[in-house]
Amino acid sequence: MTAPKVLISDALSEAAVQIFKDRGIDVDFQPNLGKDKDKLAEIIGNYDGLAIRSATKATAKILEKANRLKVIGRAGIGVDNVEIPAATAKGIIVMNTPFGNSITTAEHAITMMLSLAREIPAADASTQAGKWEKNRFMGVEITAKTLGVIGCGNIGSIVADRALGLKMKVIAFDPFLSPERAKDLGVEKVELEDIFKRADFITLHTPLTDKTKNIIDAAAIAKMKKGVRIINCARGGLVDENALAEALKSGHVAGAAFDVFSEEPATKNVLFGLPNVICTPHLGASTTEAQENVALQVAEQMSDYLLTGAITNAINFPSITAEEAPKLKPFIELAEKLGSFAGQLTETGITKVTITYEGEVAEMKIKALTSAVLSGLLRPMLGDINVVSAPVIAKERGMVVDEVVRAAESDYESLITLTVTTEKQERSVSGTVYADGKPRLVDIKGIRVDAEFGSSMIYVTNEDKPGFIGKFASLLGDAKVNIATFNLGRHTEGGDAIALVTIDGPAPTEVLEKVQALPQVKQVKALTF
Ligand SMILES: NC(=O)C1=CN([C@@H]2O[C@H](COP(=O)(O)OP(=O)(O)OC[C@H]3O[C@@H](n4cnc5c(N)ncnc54)[C@H](O)[C@@H]3O)[C@@H](O)[C@H]2O)C=CC1
Ligand SMILES: O=C(O)C(=O)COP(=O)(O)O
Repeated sequence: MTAPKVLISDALSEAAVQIFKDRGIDVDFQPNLGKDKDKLAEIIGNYDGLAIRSATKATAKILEKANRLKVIGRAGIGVDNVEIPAATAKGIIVMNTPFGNSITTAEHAITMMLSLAREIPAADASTQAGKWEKNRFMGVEITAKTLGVIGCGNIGSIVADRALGLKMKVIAFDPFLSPERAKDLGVEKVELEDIFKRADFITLHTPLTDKTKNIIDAAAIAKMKKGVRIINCARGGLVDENALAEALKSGHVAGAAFDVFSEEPATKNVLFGLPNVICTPHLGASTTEAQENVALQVAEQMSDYLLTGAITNAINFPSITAEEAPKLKPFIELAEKLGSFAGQLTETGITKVTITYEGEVAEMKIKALTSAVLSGLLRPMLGDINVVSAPVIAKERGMVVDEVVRAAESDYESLITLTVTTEKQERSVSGTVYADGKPRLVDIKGIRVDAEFGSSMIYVTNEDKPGFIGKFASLLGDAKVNIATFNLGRHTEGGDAIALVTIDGPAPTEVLEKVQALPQVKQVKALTF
């Protein structure tokens, strides 16, 4: 196997380069490349992995060219610079490091809050300019003041904890914050309106979504206490900067400290130069400790995936540990092939898919296996589908996907049964993996078989009547089609039967037509795996 190749296109710590090298991965470290989207588009096709921070924009246009790319690793938290649907559609795993820089970012928010309270940057500039303006700067105490935290997840809760240590009263708005967690944190869970009405300082720690965009706008600011101070170390766009600028000018808002902006890099902004505004250039995660944490973590995660298939912290796929990955691999192959078998036989719209996992396989990562079944199933109909995109597409198409997990009831240690319901019929197919690691088909529509998946196969359903097998084999022989394996099965004597043969090379259409014309034959289909 040639070594996978990774491009680091942002200013990650050198620690990442070393990890990739130590793991036997070829690595190109070009810390400024991410800012040059044309250059990135030009070379992205050469890489299996892309490691980034926030400067690289992995847009659909760039990903279009990323034909080898298997994984994007974000050394940090926010993945809003990656077009996840485009990555998912191409089967690219997107992973982040959800905790590596949270303490550092929380500390930045607290630093911003204290700097605002005492106007440190302006006081510093004035003093160093030789002005000694002792009477110009009159700060506020934070002890006993109310801090409103909007978004109390990883970073918000660290901010809350530090603020409590500074003797503030902390109130938090987060629809996903449970009352128990709020109690453990020592914060009062409130509604957004209460934050606006009660807080002396407001700090934002949510992702930027349709719901959170402009969560602080002119109407929200109007409800706030006069003299409120606002801190944003989460994402630009959470606060309407124009509305805030007006409120700063009128004095309704006493100060704002921003690390993130609606447009970045922010070389100009309405907030710049206004009274008591403090700005930093997206430095929330910029400490040696955090950068080392996220670089090491992302490099390890990406290496694990590229070398072993283990998945950690993926935004668009379930996690698979390094221990699980090798055990899961043959079952992923089985799942995908069972899906493909059913998909190639299905000609009408699928309404429901039921996947039953029995025995040992039921203990494995079912979500990953289901994704594999769905990708195999949908690919014959929809083409460009992969394990990452399949569940999203199945959902978009309104398919009901049921997973059933149960103890072994059959002779097999592990059995996966896929039942596909269409508007016209229901079809089931089962498979297992033997000790040799190869996937096998063991049941088709209730008929027992024992067949490997060959790269080219012919599947026939027929009536169990004498004469069929001889004629079928002769038709193949006459057309110089070599049979590699031949599997037969039937329900009952004289009842429904199937033949599944693996042939060398593709199945010629004329042969398929002649087989279809045999009196016992109901359906013939060429299958490829
Ligand atoms: N300035 C910087 O350099 C950095 C910024 N960040 C940003 O900080 C933000 C928070 O990160 P984490 O705490 O790690 O994320 P998280 O996912 O742990 O927490 C986000 C919280 O926001 C809550 N939330 C979602 N929608 C909400 C809504 N409509 N109203 C109120 N709360 C809502 C969620 O329930 C969750 O608890 C992210 O936007 C991230 O990108 C993260 C690291 C560094
Ligand atoms: O981790 C995050 O979400 C951040 O915003 C940090 O961004 P950065 O890696 O410093 O460009």
